[in-house]
Amino acid sequence: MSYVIGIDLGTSAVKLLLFNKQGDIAYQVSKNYPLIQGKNGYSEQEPEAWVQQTFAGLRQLIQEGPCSAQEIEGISFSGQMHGLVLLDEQNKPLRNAILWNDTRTTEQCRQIYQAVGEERLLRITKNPALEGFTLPKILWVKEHEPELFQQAKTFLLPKDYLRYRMTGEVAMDYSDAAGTLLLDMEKGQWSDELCRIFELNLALCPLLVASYDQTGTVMPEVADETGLSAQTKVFAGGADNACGAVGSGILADGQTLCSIGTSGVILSYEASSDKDFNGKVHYFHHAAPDAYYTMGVTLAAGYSLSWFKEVFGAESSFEEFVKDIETVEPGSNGLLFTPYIVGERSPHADAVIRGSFIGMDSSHRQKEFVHSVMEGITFSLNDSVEIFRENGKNIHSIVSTGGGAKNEYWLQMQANIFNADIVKLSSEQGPGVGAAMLAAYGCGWFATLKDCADQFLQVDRVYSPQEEKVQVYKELFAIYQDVYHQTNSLNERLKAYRK
Ligand SMILES: Nc1ncnc2c1ncn2[C@@H]1O[C@H](COP(=O)(O)OP(=O)(O)O)[C@@H](O)[C@H]1O
Ligand SMILES: O=C(CO)[C@@H](O)[C@H](O)COP(=O)(O)O
Repeated sequence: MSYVIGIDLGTSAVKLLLFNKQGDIAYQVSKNYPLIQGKNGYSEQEPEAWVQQTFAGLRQLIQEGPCSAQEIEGISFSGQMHGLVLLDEQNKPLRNAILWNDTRTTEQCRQIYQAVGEERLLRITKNPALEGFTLPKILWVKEHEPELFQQAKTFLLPKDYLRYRMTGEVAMDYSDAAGTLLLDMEKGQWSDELCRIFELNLALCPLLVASYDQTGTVMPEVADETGLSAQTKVFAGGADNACGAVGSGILADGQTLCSIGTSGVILSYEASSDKDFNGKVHYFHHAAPDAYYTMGVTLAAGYSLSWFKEVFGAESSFEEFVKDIETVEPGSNGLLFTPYIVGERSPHADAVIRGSFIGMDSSHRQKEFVHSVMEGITFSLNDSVEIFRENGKNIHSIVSTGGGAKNEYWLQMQANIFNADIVKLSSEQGPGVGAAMLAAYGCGWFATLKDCADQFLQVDRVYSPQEEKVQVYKELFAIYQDVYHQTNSLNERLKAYRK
């Protein structure tokens, strides 16, 4: 029997999925690592923690899984996007990785607009300068840690560093490179113009490869440490949202994805890179051949719920914590939450805004709070659904994945707020499934990724909108949209008091 492994290097954990040729998940394991939040707005991780936890997961998979190491033909990756891993001459990380949800770079974003101009930046990269993207992080290190920056030989994104540690080969795939703000999207190459403007050596940018390209095999020392075979082929993999799209079958025009992980995204397939959304949504390379995708991002989606649970219900399991919400009506008995707890990206690119509970009442109990957090997250994602609809997309059906898709009640809430059918697949782990599919396709098991999707993906259930609730949510969404405008100046004034 032949197998492939998909490794999803998420923000909260690394998740490993072992698939057989029939597309069944034969074994899965997940290992957590912490976020390092030294200051307000900072978000870092230790690259070594990703490597050690992945190796621990691989050891467990080899020891407890159903196959021998020799039967594993290929491995590929999905990774949290935009995180900066700076490497020295010996390819050793020079500092902790600065992650996608770190918002320290507002000043660098301003400098990028000033130096390049908004229109030119959009023309080259198809994206605006946002705090989370990689180029502002590079400029932050250059400005604030110049001695360290001088030692930098190259930069990678999180999953590329992990892959380098498994193969010894340094490379980055197009879907992740698109999120750096250094890629010329139409030319499909690093922008020498941007490198010149910011006095960055073009050699800092790694070799570009396709997501399904082979980038070596498992190194013998890694094989010894994990139990893998040194013959196993390693494929580049892609950005978690690109892999999530592959692993949810978003492989043709008109298909839409909702993912609620730490962040949340609404993503739409694009056949070309020449549409104009005026920077309102991100526009990136897909992990599938010759394709792109657009997406809106909620910075703290699942993270808003896990933050709330950590503060108010750390001792209970997730299932226990959310179990009473089914008795709460739309509107959470007059309680409204905005999930801006680490700032926001879509539709308000704003690192200063913070979350609110509006309408707190002495009758409210934990269940109303949890319910309103889930509603607020979903309203925020609906902002992105609305941008797509305003730009002429017909959205009648959305595949929903990520940790948030584990809860059936939340899936029904998504159907009612998005006013669209919500499709739940048999695995909610879209990015990991997509990574495994890239390995399967790379190994030549299927002629196309679409053929692989037909074999690997099954619809578990469809949740249809409930008309009465759809109407109530339309009214509530209008109130939700007002909260940003009513609270942004208050947050500007509160900013001085943040640590
Ligand atoms: N049983 C559950 N019900 C609802 N949401 C859940 C449940 N379990 C986890 N989650 C949500 O899923 C999120 C993690 O999703 P995941 O896709 O694993 O994230 P990441 O890829 O960013 O590490 C958590 O932040 C949490 O909000
Ligand atoms: O920044 C983005 C997308 O632009 C995030 O979606 C990250 O890619 C992190 O993903 P998760 O850990 O939430 O899956």
